[in-house]
Amino acid sequence: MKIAIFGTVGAGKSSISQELSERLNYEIFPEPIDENPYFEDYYKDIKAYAFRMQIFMLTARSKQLFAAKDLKNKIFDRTIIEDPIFMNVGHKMGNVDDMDYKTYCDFFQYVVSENLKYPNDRLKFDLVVYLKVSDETSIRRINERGRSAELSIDNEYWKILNESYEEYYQEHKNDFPFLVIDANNNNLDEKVEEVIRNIEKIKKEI
Ligand SMILES: Nc1ncnc2c1ncn2[C@@H]1O[C@H](COP(=O)(O)OP(=O)(O)OP(=O)(O)O)[C@@H](O)[C@H]1O
Repeated sequence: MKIAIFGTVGAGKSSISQELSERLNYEIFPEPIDENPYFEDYYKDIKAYAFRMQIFMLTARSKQLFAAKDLKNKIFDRTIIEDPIFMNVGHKMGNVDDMDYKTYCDFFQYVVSENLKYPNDRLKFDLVVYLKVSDETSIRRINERGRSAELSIDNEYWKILNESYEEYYQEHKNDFPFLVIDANNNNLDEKVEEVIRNIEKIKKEI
């Protein structure tokens, strides 16, 4: 079973991924944040670092998909399908110009996606759990967690990111097996149980 956890920053992906991994004994592939050399600089100057950050992210997530390819059961704490959402925010906010945005989108579509589809589709998930939160929840959790780089940026960024996540979902809801969860509540058990119920249902259908 290949599970993707999908959602904006502060949606609670890490906690739910961790808990699911423990309860189901599935291997977890976390967000590659600790080893990200662009993380701090990106938040200081998005215009200068957007492209480099995206190339790093696409590479890190492709590596994860490659490392996971022979594992039967796995959980991805965010996946490569979400990275273009960040580039889209950069473009919307004027941090990425039209030409760079087009180059990135073409690269993603014709190089990244195409190569991940063959010989067997690494972009195929059994379940994509969309942890949907309000702007208020996302921003509150980012503030509570207090990662200094993230605190340096205007709240407008988090609002546009959340809006872009929802736009992505509306556009692609028939392309992936989405399960949408209201992740505003802090009851982890409730959310995890809802995901597990769905996993059990899918297992029966396979
Ligand atoms: N493609 C990307 N472009 C720019 N920034 C990215 C990208 N992918 C991840 N990030 C950044 O990496 C950081 C880690 O992501 P995030 O905080 O969502 O992970 P998390 O802590 O696991 O999430 P959650 O709060 O849902 O558990 C965030 O600051 C996020 O904005």
